[in-house]
Order: sequence, then structure tokens, then C-alpha cells
Amino acid sequence: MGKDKEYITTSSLDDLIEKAGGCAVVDGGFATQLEKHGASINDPLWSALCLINEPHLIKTVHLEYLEAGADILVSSSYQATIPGFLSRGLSIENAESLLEKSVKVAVEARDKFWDAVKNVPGHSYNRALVAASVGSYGAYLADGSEYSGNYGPDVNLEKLKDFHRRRLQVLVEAGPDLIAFETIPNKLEAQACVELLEEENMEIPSWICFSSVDGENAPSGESFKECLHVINKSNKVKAVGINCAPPHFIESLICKFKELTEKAIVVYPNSGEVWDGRAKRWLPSKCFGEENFELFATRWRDSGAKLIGGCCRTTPSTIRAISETFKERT
Ligand SMILES: C[S+](C)CC[C@H](N)C(=O)O
Ligand SMILES: N[C@@H](CCS)C(=O)O
Ligand SMILES: [Zn+2]
Repeated sequence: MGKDKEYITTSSLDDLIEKAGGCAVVDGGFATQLEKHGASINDPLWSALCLINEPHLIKTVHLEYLEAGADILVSSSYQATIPGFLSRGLSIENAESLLEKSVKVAVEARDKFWDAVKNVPGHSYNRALVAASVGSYGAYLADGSEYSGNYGPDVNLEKLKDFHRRRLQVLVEAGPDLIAFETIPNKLEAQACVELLEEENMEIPSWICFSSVDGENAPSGESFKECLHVINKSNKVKAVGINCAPPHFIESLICKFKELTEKAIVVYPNSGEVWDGRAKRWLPSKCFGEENFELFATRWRDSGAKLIGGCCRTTPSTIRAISETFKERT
């Protein structure tokens, strides 16, 4: 009986973590790697502009992260939203089809890569999972508010649920393995995500990641204790953590999260550079260089994180270093 229950509640995400030796590797900055290929994304749609202008680059970037050893690909939909696309003159049908495309391209890249490597003797890859990226409302606003959590007095729970609902439905219909809520900056939006997962009866696992600008709290100033209290009530959320925050915040946040939740912990920090939302550019990190990333990643793994990768300004070389370091130790 105990075994049956265990079997039934095991998700594809748990399986992957186990196959990866206890800690799976998430990919790195999608937008960052697009830019390395010359994509211009200084735009309110940011990385989602590529879905319109340069869709061929999306698959290239996904394949580069797979080749580097990513166990999980995060799709190109972070800043892809129906209102965002409508404001560019696209129809609802076109907007939805671009959302669908963001997942399908990632699935195609995963399948192509896996077909090529699965029978190669001695290969060290896992069949990757595709996470549909759901960026925060602040990402859509394109004013840097995913790092402040300040949505103003007019944004309430229902408005956030309305904003996320249709996009989530379309992304999930396209067939990802999981849902990745990214850079959630406040408790209200975490609540909206949790309620939507229940109301829409989502059957694939989700993770919810917060940003953090002080290394202790959500960007809104609300404590992670409050934020995780909301998330712990949901069985649909399988992992919770931090993305796109500086790497030197991560170890202590993992320790904090371990006290606040039984869920798996996911961390994929940025390079430590700081986003200037007005100028739309990254400002240099004061105390972090990319060369340290895999050493930090080992400490995050030893602290108990089960999903580790990179966010903005990290690249396939960051992910390769993490993947190789982890594989040496398993
Ligand atoms: C993760 S941030 C660097 C993405 C871009 C931001 N939402 C903006 O549009 O300004
Ligand atoms: N995964 C996103 C960034 C999240 S902050 C992207 O690179 O498009
Ligand atoms: Zn990021």
C-alpha cells in the first residue's frame, strides 16, 4: 500500500531528480544566450520578441543548453503574454499560437537531442524535461517590477489570476512536462498562481520561484515565511525557490526555505549583475564573477537544493560547468 502510494505520487520531476543523482540541472539564461546570437531584445516583449522575429534562434539556444548538460529546459515564454502580443497588433489567435510555439519548440529540441544521444554508449545525459516559463505580471509590465513587487493599488488577486489564466491554459495545452513560475515578487502573485493551479486543475507539476533583492525577503518586503505559507497548501506545486537573484544570496535562502517547506528547493540565480529596468540593461556585479558559479552550485547542492541552474547572464558554459561538477561527484 505504502509503495503503491509512493508510486502514484511520484512525478516526472521526482524521477528526473532521482535519475540525476539527487540534483537536476536547470538550463541558464535564455535571453542572455539569444543575445549572444545577436538577437536584439531591448523591447517591452524582451526575450519573447524572438517568437515573432527570430524563432529559429529559440531552438538553437535550447539545443545549446541541452548539449551543455541541462536536465530541464525553460521555454521562451517568460515575457510572452496575450496582452503583450495584442499591443503589437497581433490577433488573439496569433498570440496564442506563439505561446503554443514556445513550448513546442522546446519539446522539439528536447526530442531531437534525446534521439541523437540516447543510444550513444556511455553518454551522461538524462532525457530532459520542458518547463513552460510563466513570467510574473511584473515581467509583462516591462518596468523592472519583478524586482520590486510594487504593482500599485489597482492590482488585486482577481486581476493577477485573470492575467495569468489564459496563458497558462494555452501553455499547458501545448504539452510541457512542468510549469515554471518565474521571478514572482510578492505574496499576492504567489497566491494567484496557487489558486489558478487548483481552479484549472493542472495535472503537471509546477515550481514557483521568487526573486529577491535583499537576500532575505521577497522583493515586496514580505517575508518568505508568509509567501511559502500560501504555497505549502498546494499539492500542485512540487518545488519552490529563487531565480534571477544574485548568487551570494542563495545559500542562506536555501537554509531558510528548508525550514519553511517540505517541497523540493529550486535555485537558478543570475550572474549577480543588476537589472536597470529603466535603461533596460544590466549593471555590473559588485562582488560576483561567473567563474565562481559552479563552486557555489556545489554548496547549494550540499545545502539541499534539488534543482540548480542559472538565470540571466549565465550561459551554456555556466551550465556545462555545473553539470560536469555534479557528475564528477555522483
Ligand atoms: C528578468 S528581467 C531582466 C526581464 C526584462 C524585464 N521584464 C523588462 O522588460 O524590463
Ligand atoms: N527565463 C527568462 C528569464 C527569467 S528572469 C528568459 O531568459 O527569458
Ligand atoms: Zn533572469
